[in-house]
This record gives sequence, structure tokens and C-alpha cells, in this order.
Amino acid sequence: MSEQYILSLDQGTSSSRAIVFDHDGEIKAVAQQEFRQIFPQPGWVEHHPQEIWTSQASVIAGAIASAGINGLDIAAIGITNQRETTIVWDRETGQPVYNAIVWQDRRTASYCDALKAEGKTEFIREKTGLIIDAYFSATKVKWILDHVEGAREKAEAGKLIFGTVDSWLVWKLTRGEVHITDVTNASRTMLYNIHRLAWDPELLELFGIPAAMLPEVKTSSEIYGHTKTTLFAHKIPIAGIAGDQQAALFGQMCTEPGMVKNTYGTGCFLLMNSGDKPVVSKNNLLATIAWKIGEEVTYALEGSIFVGGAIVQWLRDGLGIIRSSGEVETLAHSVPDAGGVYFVPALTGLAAPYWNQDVRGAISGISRGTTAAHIARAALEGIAFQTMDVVNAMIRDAGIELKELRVDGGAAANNVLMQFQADILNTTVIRPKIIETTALGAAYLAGLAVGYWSDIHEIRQHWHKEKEFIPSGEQQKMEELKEGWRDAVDRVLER
Ligand SMILES: Nc1ncnc2c1ncn2[C@@H]1O[C@H](COP(=O)(O)OP(=O)(O)O)[C@@H](O)[C@H]1O
Ligand SMILES: O=P(O)(O)OC[C@H](O)CO
Repeated sequence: MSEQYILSLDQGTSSSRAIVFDHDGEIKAVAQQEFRQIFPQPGWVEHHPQEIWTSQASVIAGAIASAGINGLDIAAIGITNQRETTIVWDRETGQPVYNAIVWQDRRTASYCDALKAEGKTEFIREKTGLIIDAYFSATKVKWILDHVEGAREKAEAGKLIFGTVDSWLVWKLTRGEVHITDVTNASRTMLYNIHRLAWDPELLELFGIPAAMLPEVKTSSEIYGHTKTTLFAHKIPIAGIAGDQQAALFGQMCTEPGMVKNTYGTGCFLLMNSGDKPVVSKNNLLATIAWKIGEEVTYALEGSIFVGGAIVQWLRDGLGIIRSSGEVETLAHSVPDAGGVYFVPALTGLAAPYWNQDVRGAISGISRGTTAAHIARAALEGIAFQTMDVVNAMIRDAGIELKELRVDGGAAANNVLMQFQADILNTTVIRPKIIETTALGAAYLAGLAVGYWSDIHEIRQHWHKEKEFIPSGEQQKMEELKEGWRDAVDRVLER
């Protein structure tokens, strides 16, 4: 038989990607397609489920064609996805009853505030490891059942089903034969008990969600079913699933407790492997499931930042001071520092460790000498400062010292940002050779399930660093900057 490959599907917030990986974990082919972002009202963000699927299907075809392979050459498919995004569809017809409500969508924020006022914070945190927020799926499912005509009755009659994007893709790939999710995605719904590893009846009752709607929860690495779509002439096992941030943790081979990665995509997501137990955070971080392989569950401590690379998109599309995201590096590099400017990128509120959904972004410290370059630099520094706040919360929670930070995601390509991150953390930042670690993590999970790779030890040999950013050691200057950042955040929070 000719050489076989793993096909990884990375269904992200702004684009769908398909990547063909070879046995060394190297990329043989990639296809990527952006799809429509729908903003029906301020604070609302939706995707069309069919467009999620058609963009994903089209990149599958594209990646296979560009690799010059066919279905017989694919040993397994792995899936990784934007998490929390919620789809409800008809079990019989397969038709969604509403658009996908995206993780960034804030429409259920006031309901979340009411839950907090009722004193439900600890009850929910104990079961799910999560902080009450519109970010997670539970309140989004409830919103659909409450607002789409006839949806609640149909759901109670067992006619509607719910899934995160992984479930939706598996359903489409198997032509409605398989309705499942994996533990990592389940752990982001605010309906799943991360200790008992089961949907939680008390939470289902609280949110009024019928249990019959829910997908069966599987491990992150096993054969869930086989493809039935005409995209492939042969049936291919679908054998690995993980939410994108957990997949990146696995792709970075952060497989030992205490290892940390930060993904700089639309938002930033810092995850620490916490071993076989969830860490109960005292500093507003989330406990979540990193993966389950066989009977072994690994947990993670997570700090989620809503606006990371998205601030660079705003410099491009909102402010117009750059024409492409990549240009921000040259602009920021043209000045030695931000000249006293601080940019708190709270465009959609602040997530970890503040969890304040009402605050908005601010640029402060502008003087006559401030230029676009200072603003660009302050925006990049704002990403790094937010990461620093989460790292500090993590150190307090886990009682560890951060030895190194592994980075990935689109904005991790930016050397100015990465150097500043190392400086402000006073920690070495390491960028791996393969920066597509999210897709790689899902490929590894799928490959392990079908014996394409024998074990984690074998996979670990594939991880290579591309560049290390060593802290400059200018600690006095960094301390002053940290103080300036704290003042800037305090002013945003006070307002
Ligand atoms: N060179 C760069 N410097 C800073 N930010 C960048 C750079 N290149 C891309 N980005 C930002 O990274 C994000 C895209 O990263 P990606 O990992 O593809 O995100 P996602 O998976 O969330 O769609 C965008 O918000 C973009 O503005
Ligand atoms: O699609 P991304 O890379 O922006 O990731 C989104 C996260 O999964 C949201 O929790």
C-alpha cells in the first residue's frame, strides 16, 4: 500500500481549514476558506451552519487534491473546532432551526447576570469548572428553545438535537448516522459534570434543556464512525475529536502536568496541563477537560482572553493604519516602545481573570508625539499584558513557576509581540516549527486511535522548536510598564 496520511479538519471561528499530515507530523497539504460572520445586532455573532459545512467540505476536497491523494490514502480523520458555538437541528430532516450562535455572542449576558444574582456561581463552578458567562453553550441552547417558534415543544418530543461544531461535522460526514461529541467539547457547554464525566441532570433542569437533545459523549481518541459523504469514494474512520484549544495543547505536546501553551488567534487561550485532577481556581480561571484517551482523563487550567489577534484586525479594518495583519509588525518595530501609550483591548468585555462583560476597550497616554506606530505597538503589548495577567493568575492557582511558554496561532508569527511577551513575563517563549498545532493535535488523536502512531512517546519526537525568544532582562523598565498597564486596566474597570 502507498504511504498513508491523516486528514485533520480545523473548523475555526473565522475560517475552515483542512490539513493533510504525514507520519512525521509534517504538513503535506493545506486548504483554508473564510466564511461569513453574521452580526444581526450589536453583541450578537452567528454563523450559518450550512456555510460551516460547505466551507469545510470545500477545503477537504481542496487539501486532498493538492496532496494528490485519494480516500484510500487517508488512515483517519481528526476534527478540531471553535468551541462552545451552538447548533440545534432537526433529527429527521437535518435542518438547523436557527443559525449557529457563536462563542463570542453576548445575547444571554443579562440572563447570566441574573443567574449570578441568584447565587448560582459556586453550584455551576463545582460541577463544570466554569464561570457563569454568555460564552458557554448552555444559555445559547436555552435561548434557541425560548425564542424559536415551536422549538421547545419539538425538543421535548425528542425531535431536535443539539451539538457543538464537532457534532455537526460528524453528523454531516456520516449523513446523520452518528450524533456524538467528545469530552473536551462537552466540558465547554456548562451542562457537563467534569468530575462524574456525565451530562448533569440538575444543570439540564436549571436551563430547561431536554436530555434527549444531547449528543453521546465519547473520548478524544477512538473510532466514532465512518464517512458516508460523497466527498470520499471510500469509508474513512473519524477517530479523533478535541476542541481547538485542547487540541493545541496536545499538538504542542504539553502532555506533562505543569506544561503551558498560549494560542494567539482571534482570542488568546492559555492552557496548563493539570494532570489527572481539575484545579479549582481561586483566580477566575476555568477548569476544563484537556483530553480523554482510553480510560485516562487529563484536565487543564484555562485562561481565556476574548480579544487577541482580533485587535490587529481592528487596527486594519476599524482604524485603517495597516493594510494586512502582517504589516503590524513592521509598524510596531519602527518605534522602540509604545511611548507611554497603553491599549486595553476589551472590545467585547474582559474575560480571564476579570470576567467583566460590560467594560470596553481604551487607549490611554496619548501625547502630541504619539504616532500610529505607538498605537500599533501598544495594541501588541496589550495582547502580551493580558497574557501576563492570566499567567500570574495561573501561577497563583497552581503554585508553579513558569519555565517556558509554548506559543502558536496566527499572531504568534509576530516577532515583536513574541519578544515583548518574553520580556514582560521574564520567561522564554518558544515557537514550534509547525505552528498549526491545533490541527496537528487533532491529527495525533485520530492517528493514535487507528494505530498510525503507536503512542505519545513516538509523537513527541516530532515536536521541534523554530525560534526561542529570550527575555531581555530589562526588569526595571518592565516593572514600570506593568504598573502603567495595571493603572490602565483599573481605569477601564472603574468606568
Ligand atoms: N503577523 C501578525 N501579527 C499579529 N497578528 C496577526 C498576524 N497575523 C495574523 N494575525 C492575527 O491572528 C488572527 C488569526 O489567527 P488564527 O490562528 O488563524 O485565528 P482563528 O483560529 O481564531 O481564526 C487574526 O486575528 C489576525 O489579525
Ligand atoms: O476559533 P478560534 O481559534 O478563535 O478558537 C475559539 C475558541 O475555541 C473559543 O473558545
